[in-house]
Amino acid sequence: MADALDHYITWRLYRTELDIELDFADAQLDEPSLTANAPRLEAALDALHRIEGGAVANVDEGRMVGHYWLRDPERAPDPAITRAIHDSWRQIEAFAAGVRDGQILAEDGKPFTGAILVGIGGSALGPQLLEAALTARDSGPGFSLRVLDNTDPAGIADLLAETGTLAQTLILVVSKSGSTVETRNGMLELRAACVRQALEFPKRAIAITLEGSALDQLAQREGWLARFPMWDWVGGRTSVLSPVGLLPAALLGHDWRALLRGAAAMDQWGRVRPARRNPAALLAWLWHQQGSGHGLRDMVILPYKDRLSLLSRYLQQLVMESLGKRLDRQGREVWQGLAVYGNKGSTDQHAYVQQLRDGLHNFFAVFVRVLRDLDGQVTGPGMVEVEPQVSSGDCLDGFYQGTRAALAERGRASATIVLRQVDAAAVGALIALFERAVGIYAELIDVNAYHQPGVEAGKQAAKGVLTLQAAVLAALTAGPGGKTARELAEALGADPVAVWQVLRHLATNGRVSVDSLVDPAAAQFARAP
Ligand SMILES: O=P(O)(O)OC[C@H]1O[C@](O)(CO)[C@@H](O)[C@@H]1O
Repeated sequence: MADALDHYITWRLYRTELDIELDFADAQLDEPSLTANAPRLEAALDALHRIEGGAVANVDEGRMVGHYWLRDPERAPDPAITRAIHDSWRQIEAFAAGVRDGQILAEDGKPFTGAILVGIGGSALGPQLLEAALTARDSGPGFSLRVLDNTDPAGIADLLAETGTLAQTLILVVSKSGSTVETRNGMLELRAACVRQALEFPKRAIAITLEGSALDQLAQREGWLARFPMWDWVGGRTSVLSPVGLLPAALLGHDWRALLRGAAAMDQWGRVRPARRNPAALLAWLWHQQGSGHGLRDMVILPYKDRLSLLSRYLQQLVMESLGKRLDRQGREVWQGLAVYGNKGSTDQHAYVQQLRDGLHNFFAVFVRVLRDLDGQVTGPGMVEVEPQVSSGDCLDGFYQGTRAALAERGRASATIVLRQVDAAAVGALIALFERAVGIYAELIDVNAYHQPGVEAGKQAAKGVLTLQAAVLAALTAGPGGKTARELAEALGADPVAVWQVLRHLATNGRVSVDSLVDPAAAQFARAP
């Protein structure tokens, strides 16, 4: 009779060189359906193999999908790509060493002590994840990273207030396309702050972008301190192991080569056949089985480690921008996706775990368990006993095991990724694991995981709002009296609600005059005096 230990061993995948385990014992996977679906899974792995070999997987944009080469450049199908990756590593190493050793100095002759990274989406989330996961661990004192990832004036003001003088601050402007509005705005706001502080923006500015992009051209024209490459075969949401994530990591003093090694080792494991022994394939199959191939259940990411609390935000973009697609690759409407949320355990125990156990059954959980309580050290001697013979770490691990068991008891599925500690190699491996699972799952459901047509609609509509705003401002007359939103909309042939929405924002910020904003039909707007 197989007991619980046999069951656990049957559903456990372990890789010695990574010291990482994937524990599917509570995942409700079953051998018959895995066997029946083995050909599909093997075909998905074949497809990933072709992608790694340079297939144009992003058909709509005519692009190869090469994030796997970032940690194993020799796999790239073109020697020029291999060289470009190695060159970027050399450039990162030299630049970060120059900054950290004080050879690259600010204009006042003093060292740079921190950086602000301006970017959004994949151009910010990866660096943020790395900073949160690794900074306390391997960076020496003296270098900080702040991130400006929005066009919110209050957020920008807060960041500038926190930073104070920018004299010792590098400004990393990160945008694959080089034309993202939020990033442009962040750059312009920081440039203005430099002018206010009588500092030269180009002397601290660094661009990470596609060669020839608008940002790249600007950086060249103005002679920015440095330019680092992005490539069209790397998607924003898989760019963390390109200069996008590696340069900030290197500046922070992280062991960025270990990140790459961890990812490369996970890639090796992720190439294992048959699929039943392959961690990424089983993870993708879990998503498929739980969501019936249509994302009907959400994935709750629960790392029991504060340093991994940004993992769910990072995975939200990786998974949802990749898989959330209206059309499949045959052009059929499929409305696919897989919702991701989570924060960290045991904190979330006191938030939504109530619903997970007792409420709507529309999710499965992926736990991340970290065996070592304090990275790099054994805490036994001298530990604080919060109860006799019990440490804080024992409680944390107990909460993980308890929550997992409590969910299983109610028939809720989960998988657990077990790490020894949160170090650069483990973080690299985690990133690679999910990247591969996304690639495999996309094959299973037949969607293009590498484009994001859906984000364009909102961007275009926002442009329309600004065009309307310009028209409204031009149509306003100087005071007394003024015009209502309806009158202005009629004069412009525009939607009166849209005109009202623009006007109330302008009026609240003192850019137009208004008698009162209480009644949308009666409010009288005029040009600000
Ligand atoms: O790096 P970029 O080109 O500024 O894009 C930022 C983000 O915007 C998106 O294109 C979505 O709008 C993401 O895919 C990307 O990570």
